[in-house]
Amino acid sequence: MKVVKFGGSSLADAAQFKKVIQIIQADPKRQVVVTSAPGKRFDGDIKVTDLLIKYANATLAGKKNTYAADIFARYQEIGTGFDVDQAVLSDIQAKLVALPNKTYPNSDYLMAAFKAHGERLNAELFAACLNKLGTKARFIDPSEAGILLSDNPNGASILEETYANLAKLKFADEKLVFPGFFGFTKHSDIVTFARGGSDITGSILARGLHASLYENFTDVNAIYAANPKIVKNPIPISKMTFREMRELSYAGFSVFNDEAIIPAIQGQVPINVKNTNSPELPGTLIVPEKALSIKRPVTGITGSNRFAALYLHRYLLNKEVGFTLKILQILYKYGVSYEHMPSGIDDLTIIFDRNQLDDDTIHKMCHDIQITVNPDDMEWIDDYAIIMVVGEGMRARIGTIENIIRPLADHDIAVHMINQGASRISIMLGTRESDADNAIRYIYDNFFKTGKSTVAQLQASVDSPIS
Ligand SMILES: Nc1ncnc2c1ncn2[C@@H]1O[C@H](COP(=O)(O)OP(=O)(O)O)[C@@H](O)[C@H]1O
Ligand SMILES: N[C@@H](CC(=O)OP(=O)(O)O)C(=O)O
Repeated sequence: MKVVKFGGSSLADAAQFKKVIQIIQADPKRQVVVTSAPGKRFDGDIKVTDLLIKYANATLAGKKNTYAADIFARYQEIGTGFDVDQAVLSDIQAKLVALPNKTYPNSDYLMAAFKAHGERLNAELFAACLNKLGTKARFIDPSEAGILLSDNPNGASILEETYANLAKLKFADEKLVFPGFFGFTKHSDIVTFARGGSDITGSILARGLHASLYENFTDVNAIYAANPKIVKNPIPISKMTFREMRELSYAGFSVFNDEAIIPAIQGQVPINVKNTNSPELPGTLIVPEKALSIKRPVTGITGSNRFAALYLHRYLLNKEVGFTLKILQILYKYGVSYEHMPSGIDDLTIIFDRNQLDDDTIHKMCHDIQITVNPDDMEWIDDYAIIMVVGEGMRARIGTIENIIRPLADHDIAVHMINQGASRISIMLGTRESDADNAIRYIYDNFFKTGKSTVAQLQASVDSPIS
């Protein structure tokens, strides 16, 4: 049995729905389907999830608005394309209109419940369309399946008992259609994963239902060695390891959510990223480490601007017992987690995910650190990007770092931080945000376009799975 997830781009309108239904009908093993909310149909279009966020914000501000009608129009266009029963569309409309009238524990839960309806209504509609075209399908509500999440309304994580609940789910001769992105707390409130979280639902189901494969359909032919929006015509990656994908998605390969890899690893379910618009292509296969022996030094290069850093300098910092502890206690007090903390003898840089910090928290946290540890120098750096160069092959190779740094030096790109060794399969660099895209291009060119290696050679340097 395969779990098949379709992203918002694959379900954006009736024409995309038709392609998805053909894909499901082409393989009887595609039994469990996960849907996202309708995504962008063209450049400049608005995803239904973003419309729902506007709808929630307008509701919270007590403003009259037409978002329910705008959102319903998206579902109506799809439903009409399949001639689904009017009752199905009326139900979708009624649920959208009713959202502001429900009670929620607080505004964060209201936001989560609004957002979740993008996937919930799309899954209901998708099941109706499948039935209309003669494929028996059933919508499964996450509460019915026992998908239990933590009490963090817009960034929830899975509770382990979900897997025991999923094991009890009965399969008949029908497709099960699950909405991605959300689940329920133990108090029966709707909560969502972080953005892009429908990938996580697919991965949880693949683990919990013991799928042989998790197919993740999107709008690109493969995962490429660099983001195609940054590097022109990057080479596709035919196979990669779970660990490589985890590191690459963490720092910018948005094609697959970085948390989504974890249930697949725990269940050892391979993932196949494929294109809804060209399903005959093999896509990218993501497999356990033991199943792949990689000879190429670098598999992918990525970067992200979502970071910020706090630089601290104090002489003899290395000798002071408890220096880092005092700082961590301050972070704890403000509920802030850090991403990385490279240090030298007198220097420490703490790198944060900028999305979790507002200006007021930064100000208070820095003030507390200033008076508690009294550094000789301290600087908050908002203009901070992280570049990650990832490859299982770099474990066994000397000189990879030189091939990363040299092209940057040749093009006068300053490197603020290098972190090598903490992970054996990646090297992390800190740069200015404005340098990040060029840094990725120069490093990519140095590894993949040297003239020494053709695309065919690079592809051939990946062994076939050995188990
Ligand atoms: N290395 C990469 N390879 C392929 N796509 C990438 C990569 N890095 C970023 N992307 C982007 O990820 C997008 C697909 O992810 P997403 O928009 O979330 O799709 P979906 O709507 O199917 O979930 C691609 O269109 C591409 O722009
Ligand atoms: N619809 C949600 C969740 C999601 O995963 O979407 P997509 O599969 O289109 O990336 C979002 O936009 O964040």
